[in-house]
Amino acid sequence: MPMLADPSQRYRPFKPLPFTDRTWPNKQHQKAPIWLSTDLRDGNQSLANPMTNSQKLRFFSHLIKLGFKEIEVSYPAASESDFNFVQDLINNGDIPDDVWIQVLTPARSDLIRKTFESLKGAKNAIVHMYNATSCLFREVVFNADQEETIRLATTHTQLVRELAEEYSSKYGTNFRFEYSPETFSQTEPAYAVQVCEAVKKAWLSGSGSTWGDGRKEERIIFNLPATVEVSTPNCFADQVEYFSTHISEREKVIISLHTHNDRGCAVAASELGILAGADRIEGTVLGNGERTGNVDLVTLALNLYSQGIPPHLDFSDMFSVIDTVTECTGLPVHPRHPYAGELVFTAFSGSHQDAIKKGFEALQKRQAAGDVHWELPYLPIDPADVGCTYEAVIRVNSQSGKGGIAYIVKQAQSLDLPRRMQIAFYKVVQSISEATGRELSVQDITDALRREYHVGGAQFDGRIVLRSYNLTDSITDGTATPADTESGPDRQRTLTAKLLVDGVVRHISGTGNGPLSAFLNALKFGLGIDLAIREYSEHAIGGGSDVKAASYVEVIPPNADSKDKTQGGFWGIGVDPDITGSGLRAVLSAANNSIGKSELKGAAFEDDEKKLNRMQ
Ligand SMILES: CC(=O)SCCNC(=O)CCNC(=O)[C@H](O)C(C)(C)COP(=O)(O)OP(=O)(O)OC[C@H]1O[C@@H](n2cnc3c(N)ncnc32)[C@H](O)[C@@H]1OP(=O)(O)O
Ligand SMILES: CC(C)C(=O)C(=O)O
Ligand SMILES: [Mg+2]
Repeated sequence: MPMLADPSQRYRPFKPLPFTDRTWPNKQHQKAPIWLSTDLRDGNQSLANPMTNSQKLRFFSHLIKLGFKEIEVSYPAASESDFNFVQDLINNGDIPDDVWIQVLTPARSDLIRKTFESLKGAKNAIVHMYNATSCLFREVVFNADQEETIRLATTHTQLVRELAEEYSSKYGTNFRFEYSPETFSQTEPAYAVQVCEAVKKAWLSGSGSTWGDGRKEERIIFNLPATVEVSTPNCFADQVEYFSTHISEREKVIISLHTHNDRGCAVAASELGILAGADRIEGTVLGNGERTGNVDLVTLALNLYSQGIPPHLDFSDMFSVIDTVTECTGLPVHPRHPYAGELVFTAFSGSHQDAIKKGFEALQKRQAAGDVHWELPYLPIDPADVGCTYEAVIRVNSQSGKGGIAYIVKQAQSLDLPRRMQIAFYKVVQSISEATGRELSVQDITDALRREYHVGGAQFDGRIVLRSYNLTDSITDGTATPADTESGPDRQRTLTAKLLVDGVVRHISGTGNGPLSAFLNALKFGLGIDLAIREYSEHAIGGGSDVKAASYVEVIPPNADSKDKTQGGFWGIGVDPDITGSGLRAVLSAANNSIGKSELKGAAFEDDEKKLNRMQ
């Protein structure tokens, strides 16, 4: 082969059809097409290790479960096992009455006869015959001119017709006919129409039957393959619209598309092809097939779904789809595969996570107000619609931000951290993530939160633990009665708390105008821990009799500037069935973080439990 300075010059550009009357660009999808799965034929023929009979049966049953009504089950003339699979399906009663099986045959009489034999006893069958029509195939593969290629198609169509009539009267089978001008997208468009006109005429000229009279279930199917994808999807759409507007008796014809993904545009080509007039789509579930695959029906169907159009295929349990496809084909699913990949609903990066978290909060409010529509940053569909849990949505590594981490904490523990506390905890998680150099699991983050804020069990306790407390009211000036001061400025609260401090029981006591200030005073005078509250918030967790309170507090040393929030304080979390208890626990959690390893004030108020504890 002569060498060229620029090897790309060895390729010729695709010549678009000079078609100016196109209408497809102004159209929108209105309804789902008729779907045909060719997983068991085109998908199977492309596998290094074709499926076994039991794998095919498993796949077939799954296709039925997903809602397919037309399934290409085999190329029966290829081998005994392909032939037997069709017979087994029929004889074992595996085909529901409303499902049409389809079988492929080339335009060769011996193979057509064999194909019909495989259909003995079927209730509904589509016989699919193909021959390539492009100039390259005519010249290189068949050594046939245009006329001879048409003759190949029509004589074998007549044979299919004769056999269909014979088998129909012998076995009561309902037959339909599909013809594919293989390599359609590389065939001269006017010639492709000419071939199909001749095939239609041959099919409709059969003896005495009313087949093809326009009833939906009997219309001839012209399947237009992009056997090899050679153009941009708009050029393919033009070819489809040209065919759809030039074939005669359009009402007697179903136009089907069969796209391959050589340029990575099979989904786009099929979508535009539907706008251009196609009624039916052939493809495979998750896109297995020759070379780069057939068009992926999961993507096509869920693209429609995301536009509010019911696809009439049920992908609500995507995990079972993935299991079936991977176990039957032996091929993995790419983690970024649209709708099905392990990572497609997952955000690692901080700004995506932040937007998703805010999106969920906004969505909840809209839903509460009765708005059913899904609209959420970065997530085109609700992951739950394909059986994914929200746990997969946000995952944490060193690219993550506070929003994502706060989302996980909220999902896993129902704790809605205040914004500045999110920033503080983000730093904790970030340092773990950088130190380990790996993604952090929900468990990692939950444990980090428990360790950092001493919540969630004895193993996470800090140096000081609240055992019990008692709160009493008192009045400062002695003139008011308790009833006058229930919420007045004169009201004083005295708190006595029983604590475990470094394993030793202590009682401390303090007074303030509320439980938290009383507790802070008790900590100051009892243990020498002198702190002031800079930020406090709380919310309920759960409802009914199980409701709990969660409190968040930031404490600072008393001499710190309480307004200068750039000076980080110490955060704490408290969870308790009682709102006062959760506040006290939050203060203690923050106090634990503030003391580090420093020495605490003397052993005032020790009681007998001290001795007991020391003895243990
Ligand atoms: C685009 C597609 O996916 S088409 C489907 C392709 N799938 C398969 O091929 C899988 C199953 N195929 C097979 O098992 C085998 O090819 C068989 C059993 C069908 C035929 O095997 P063989 O008889 O050994 O022939 P082989 O596969 O070499 O076929 C090539 C012959 O068929 C002819 N041929 C190819 N396609 C067609 C067609 N659609 N219609 C008529 N003849 C055809 C070729 O011109 C060639 O003829 P020649 O021998 O006179 O040169
Ligand atoms: C047999 C035909 C429809 C085919 O698989 C193709 O052209 O890709
Ligand atoms: Mg194909």
